[in-house]
Amino acid sequence: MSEASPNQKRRRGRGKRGGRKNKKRHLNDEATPTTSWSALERDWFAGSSASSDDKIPDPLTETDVTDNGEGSTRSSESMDTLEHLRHLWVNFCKKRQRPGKQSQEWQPRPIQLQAWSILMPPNDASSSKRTQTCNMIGLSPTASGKTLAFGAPMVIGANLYTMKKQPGSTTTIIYGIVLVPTRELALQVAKELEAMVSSLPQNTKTSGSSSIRVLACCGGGSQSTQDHIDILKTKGGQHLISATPGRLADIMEKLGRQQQDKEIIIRPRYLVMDECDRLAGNVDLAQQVTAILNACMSPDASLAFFSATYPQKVQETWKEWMQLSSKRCAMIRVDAVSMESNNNNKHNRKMQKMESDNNQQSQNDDAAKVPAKEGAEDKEEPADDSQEDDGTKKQTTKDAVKNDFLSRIPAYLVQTLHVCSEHKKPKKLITTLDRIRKEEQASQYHRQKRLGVVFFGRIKTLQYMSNFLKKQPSYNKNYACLELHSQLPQHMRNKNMQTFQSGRVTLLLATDIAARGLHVSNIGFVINYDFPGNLEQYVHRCGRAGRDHDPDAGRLPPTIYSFFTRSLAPMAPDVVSLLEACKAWVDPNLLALVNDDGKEARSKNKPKHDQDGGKPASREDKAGANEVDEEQFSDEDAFPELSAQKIVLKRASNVSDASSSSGDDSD
Ligand SMILES: Nc1ncnc2c1ncn2[C@@H]1O[C@H](COP(=O)(O)OP(=O)(O)OP(=O)(O)O)[C@@H](O)[C@H]1O
Repeated sequence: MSEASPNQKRRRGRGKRGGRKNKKRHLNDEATPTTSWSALERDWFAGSSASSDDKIPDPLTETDVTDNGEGSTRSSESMDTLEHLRHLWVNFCKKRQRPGKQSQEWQPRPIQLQAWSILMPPNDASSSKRTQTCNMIGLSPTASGKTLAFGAPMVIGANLYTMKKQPGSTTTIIYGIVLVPTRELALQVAKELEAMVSSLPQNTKTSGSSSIRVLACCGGGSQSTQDHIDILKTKGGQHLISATPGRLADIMEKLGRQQQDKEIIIRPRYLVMDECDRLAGNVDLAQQVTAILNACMSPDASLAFFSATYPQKVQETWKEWMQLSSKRCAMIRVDAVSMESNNNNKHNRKMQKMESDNNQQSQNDDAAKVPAKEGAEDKEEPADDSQEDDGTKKQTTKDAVKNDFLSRIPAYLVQTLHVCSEHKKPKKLITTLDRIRKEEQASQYHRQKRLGVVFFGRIKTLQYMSNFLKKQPSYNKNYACLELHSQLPQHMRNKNMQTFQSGRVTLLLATDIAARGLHVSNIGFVINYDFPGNLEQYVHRCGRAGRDHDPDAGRLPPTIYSFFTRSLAPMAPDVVSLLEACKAWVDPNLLALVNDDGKEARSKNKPKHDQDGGKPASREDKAGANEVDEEQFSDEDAFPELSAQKIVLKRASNVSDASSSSGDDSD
């Protein structure tokens, strides 16, 4: 364990003063031979909880933890709770175990140990007060198991609560709520919660898990708000809800108007916000979350915020939300990237200018996409980070980077970023895809094509490139793709996701709707066709690849390909810092952009004519013509069909350039 931070020391000291005993219950190793319970025994509940008379600290009090999961913040345990967790863990592991894999590989992850120690319901089975004493903020890398971290306490809490309930009661109680920014994620989290519910012990005093129900509540599908209310009413029991904020706010509003006989009680013990920086960073979503919290916050409820990133800009909103609860809050941070920043004034000036430009642009975009009040249920995050309502597009000043939390990008991901001119991106996409497929063919471990996601900033560009790929002679063989963005009807979004997950089509062209939370196990590569507007989004996009990567399987490493254009030069220093922090290869042309706005790059490479012939079609093209061409592939020799696309390529450039004010994803 690394040396304890001052906050940690303070917290430990406080716990001792609180006078709680630091008891440990030993788990039955024999019953669980294949899981690392020793780690649980060592770390779990090893800390001290705050005494009830402790002053409520600043909600953002920090506890740093290292990879071994130490630094727990509370001591409390119960045979019931542990027993439940043991069952859930073993059964859940069994379900998720891939053939040929040893169950020993499933060890509780640091964020799970921490979340369980903080959020698990207290232990005394006879206690009528089954409330946990702490809120938490859990920051941990992508694919680090955050869903199980917040899901297990919620599911176990609901089961323990069920055991105490009067038999025969038909009232529906909403026991836990998970809010997420997209519909796809709401459906996925609901599935995970269902898997956890079905992993609970079945031989408890009551009917075990049978009366805990999980419901995904989001718009766009065949179920209306009233349908969701009817499902809740007719089923009864404890409900765990995974929802987009818009739909849940609508349900609550409607219930408030309809309900006379209290058939449905919304008094959640757990209010979890997954991808919480996204929920807080978008004005519409944040308003809906605030409304939900105000409506159903109770002294019993625990708040839990989770994400892989935590930008400064959302801190105030998080604080406000946390302050709705009287409980203290622990912030758990696992594996942050530390980025050295070497400020220079010129860079800062450029950043300030860029931000003010972006704010202006963002306000313009907002004006075009203010959603109608009606149908608010369907609102989700905007697909393009650059369209955020808070004017945070490309908000990457050095100071922000220094204070933001970015979780480590998993080391097994190879990051390949090339500086590239805008008008060459279509061609570069083709060459990159061809290269990926060639590498797969050459590898003995890839009998099937790997799945890949190509991210776009704008729906128009996405659609344009989808058509562009369709026009390629070898479309079916090499470039067959699906689309995922907010202008597609939900049934198409679901269908495309299913087809992609099944591997029938291996390429998904997506906006940032697919950037967060989605777990598709065999995504082998991500291509940032449009580099995201900020590093948080980059971290989340990267996290879609290689989520169940097995380093010993001999397969190609999951790889992130990013096309970085000259117009993003003000972001370059931060991107270099991030790549260096990840020990990734840094394109010399990117360094040149950092060092002297690309002058160095220009001098090294004699100015050349636009390779597509003729004059550059736009200002961007002009810059690109002078810029080092990153392409190490000899595109036109290798892919003669591209020569025929010259005019199309220029139009593609125009689409990317001109689309900033139209065709935005207003979901
Ligand atoms: N302790 C564990 N050991 C191994 N795999 C785990 C463990 N816990 C969860 N997993 C698996 O890891 C995968 C990723 O988990 P999950 O989707 O919860 O990640 P996440 O941290 O929420 O990622 P993101 O930030 O991208 O949303 C899932 O398939 C999950 O079943």
